[in-house]
Amino acid sequence: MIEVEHLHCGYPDRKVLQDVTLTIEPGEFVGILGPNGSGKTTLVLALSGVLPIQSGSIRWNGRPLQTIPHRERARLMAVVPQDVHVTFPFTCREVVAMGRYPHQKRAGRETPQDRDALHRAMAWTDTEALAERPVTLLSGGERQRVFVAKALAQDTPVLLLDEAVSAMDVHRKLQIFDLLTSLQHKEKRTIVFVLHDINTAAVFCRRLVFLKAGRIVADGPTDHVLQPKVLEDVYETSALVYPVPGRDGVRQVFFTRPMAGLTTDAAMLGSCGVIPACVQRSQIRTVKA
Ligand SMILES: Nc1ncnc2c1ncn2[C@@H]1O[C@H](COP(=O)(O)OP(=O)(O)OP(=O)(O)O)[C@@H](O)[C@H]1O
Repeated sequence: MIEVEHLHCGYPDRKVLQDVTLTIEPGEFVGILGPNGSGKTTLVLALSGVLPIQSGSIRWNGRPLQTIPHRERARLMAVVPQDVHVTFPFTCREVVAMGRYPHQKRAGRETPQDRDALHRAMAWTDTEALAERPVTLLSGGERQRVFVAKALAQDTPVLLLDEAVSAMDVHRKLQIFDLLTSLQHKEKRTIVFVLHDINTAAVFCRRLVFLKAGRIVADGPTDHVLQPKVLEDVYETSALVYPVPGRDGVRQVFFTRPMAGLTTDAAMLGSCGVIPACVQRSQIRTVKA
């Protein structure tokens, strides 16, 4: 369990997170969302112990995070960062193998267990064909797959992913989310995923946490939190939320901009011919023109 209490955290010249309190239970799949600069990456850095806490606390299974040695932390949680800069042309296999370092007595000395974890992670992410290629020469989406594989090779109960699939095409993105969902269900892994793609979060994350200006402004089960009022407060943009037929409890979101002379989002979207057939007239909210 991860318990964050009254956390204040940021950078020497900038306070970012303010009074953040949240508890993440084992086996949860949580989406962290919010506008640019709202503090999502800062929260990931704080949860992983990279960024010092200014005040408040973060506990992992009851232990203050700062008291857990680095190697032990790396066996508890794997992080896929937002920006992955690699300048040395390691092969993809070597990059994925780095995920095993926290488990090795001497870094780089592989055991059969390491090799199993590595092969499994590369098979799960469909990165075997990339194994001998230099990571510096991959496309953005391919590189992200390799770094997801590295995190999976780390074989941790908790995965923190920060915009980890942002460069992937829709097929690859859904493969990774299906994989994470399966790990959540079968192995009770905890997944904390920072993303901007609300509609993907709406399908896969059972809980959503919205940050705005460093504070949590909404936190709860996806079907409770995914409301036009919440989205409009967070993103300052009109929002339509509609249920997906045949997918119990799953909703999708349209963000819209009112146009001159039109009084409803329905009129605007209708005029563009983009209202999906599944949106019922009664579900469309009137907004100010
Ligand atoms: N190293 C740093 N030093 C000073 N300020 C920083 C640093 N890194 C980030 N910030 C600032 O902290 C705030 C929060 O940044 P953060 O990266 O957590 O936002 P975010 O919600 O992840 O944004 P995005 O959606 O754009 O990735 C921003 O105002 C950002 O400019």
